[in-house]
Amino acid sequence: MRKDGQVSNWTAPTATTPVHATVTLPGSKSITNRALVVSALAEGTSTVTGTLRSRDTDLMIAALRDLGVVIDIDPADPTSLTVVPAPLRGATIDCGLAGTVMRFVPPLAALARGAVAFDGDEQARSRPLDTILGALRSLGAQVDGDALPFTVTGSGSVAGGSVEIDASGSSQFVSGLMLSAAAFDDGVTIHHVGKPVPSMPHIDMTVEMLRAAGVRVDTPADSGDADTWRVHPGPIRSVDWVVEPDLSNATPFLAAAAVTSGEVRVPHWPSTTTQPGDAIRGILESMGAAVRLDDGTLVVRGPEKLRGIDVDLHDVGELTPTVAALAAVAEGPSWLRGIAHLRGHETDRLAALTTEITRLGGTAIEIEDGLEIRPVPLHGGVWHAYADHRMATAGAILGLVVDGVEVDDIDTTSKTLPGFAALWNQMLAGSPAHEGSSS
Ligand SMILES: O=C(O)C1=C[C@@H](OP(=O)(O)O)[C@@H](O)[C@H](O)C1
Ligand SMILES: C=C(OP(=O)(O)O)C(=O)O
Repeated sequence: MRKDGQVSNWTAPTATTPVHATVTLPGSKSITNRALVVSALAEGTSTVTGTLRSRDTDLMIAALRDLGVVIDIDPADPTSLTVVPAPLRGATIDCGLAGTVMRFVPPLAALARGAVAFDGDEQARSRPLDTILGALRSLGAQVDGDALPFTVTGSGSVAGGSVEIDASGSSQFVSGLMLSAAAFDDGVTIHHVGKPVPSMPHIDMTVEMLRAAGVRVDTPADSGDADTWRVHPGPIRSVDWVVEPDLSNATPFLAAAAVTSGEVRVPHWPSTTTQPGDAIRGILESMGAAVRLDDGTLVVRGPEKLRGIDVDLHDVGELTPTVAALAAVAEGPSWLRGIAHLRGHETDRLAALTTEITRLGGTAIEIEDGLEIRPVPLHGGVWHAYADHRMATAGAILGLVVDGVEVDDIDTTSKTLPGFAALWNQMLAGSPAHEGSSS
C-alpha cells in the first residue's frame, strides 16, 4: 500500500535458480477462529497459543470482544491469547471478508442479550449466508436479513432443535451452527439435503475441536444417519489450545519448490491433522514432485518438469488457486473438479483464475464444476487479486517462472498471512524464512 492509500502493483520476484529454503508458517486460520468461538462459550478461562494474527483472526477477536468476551493478548507474544467468557451483549460486528466470522459468529450472537448488527466489506455482501441465517431463524433466533448487512437480536438463549439445510454452498454453514449449538437449550441436529457438502475436513475439524472441549457430537459415521450431525446440549470445557501451522498457507511456498525444481522444507508439519492443506502432499506427488515427512518437517523437491493433474478438490477447495498456478506451468492439461462452490468464496475464484491465467497468455476455461487448464508459455502482465489472499499468492507462484508478473494488491494476503511478501523474499534469498521478520 502506498502512503496515499493507493494500492500499487507488486512485481513478483522471479527465481533465477531453484528455490532452496526452510519456511516456518504461522498458525491456522481455521483452527484459530474455531478455538476462539469455542473458548468464548466455555465454562471458564481458555488459552490459545500459536494463534494466527491476521485480518480474519483479528476480526474474530474484535467481534468476540464487542460481544463482551474478554480476550487478553500477551504483550511479549501476540500469538498467545487468554479468553475469558462473559455474558454476551449487543454489538456491531465487522466481518471484513472472513467466511469464518460471517458464518461462525451469528449463532453465538443469537445467545446474546441485545441486537448484534453485522456488516463487512462490499465484496462480502455477495457471499452466501441465507442458508445459515434461515437455519438460525428456524431454531428460534430473531434474524433480520439474508445477507450482509443483517441483524441478530438475541434474548439470552436459543431453543435449538432440528433443522434441514442445503450446505452444498459451504461447509461453514454446518460448522457455524455446530460451534455454538451446545449452548442452545436443545442442542442442534443438522440434516443436509442437496448436492454433497464441500470441505468435509473442515467439518471434521469442528467435530474434533468440540469433542476436545467435552461436547457430545454425533457424526453421520457414528449414527449411521447420512448427512446428519447432532450436537448435544451441555457445558463446554475450557481448553488450552495449541494451534497448528496453517498448511493451506504453506502451499504457495511448497509450490515454489515444485515450479523451480528446488527444495522447500516446512517444519512443524503435523503427523495427523484435519487441515485440508495436508492434501497438498498427494497433489504435488501426482504432479511429479518428491514429497517426504522428515521428523515433522515436510520436504518437497520439485521435478525437472511438473505433470498436469486431473483432481477432485471438493474436499480441499482452499488449495485451488495454488493448484491452478501449478497447472498453468505444468506439462500437459489439468482438470480441477468438484469446486463449483468456489464461485462464492472471497471472489468467484473460477472466474478470477480463468481471467487472470488467460491475461498472461494461458489457456484456462471454466467447466461446470471447476477448471480446465492447458499450459502454454505465459508472458508478463498484471495479475489481479480481487481482494482474495489466495489469488494474490497464486500470482506470486507464477511470477517465479514468468518474467514481468505484477500482482495488483499483494497486501490482500494479510487476510490470513500478513508479511507474505517479506516471507516470500526471504525464501528466495535462500535463508531460513520465518513469519513476522522483515525482509
Ligand atoms: O471452516 C473453515 O474454516 C473453512 C471452510 C472452507 O469453506 P467452504 O466450505 O465454504 O469452502 C474453506 O474453504 C475456508 O477457507 C475455511
Ligand atoms: C475460502 C476461504 O476463506 P473464508 O474463511 O473467508 O471462507 C479461504 O481462505 O480460502
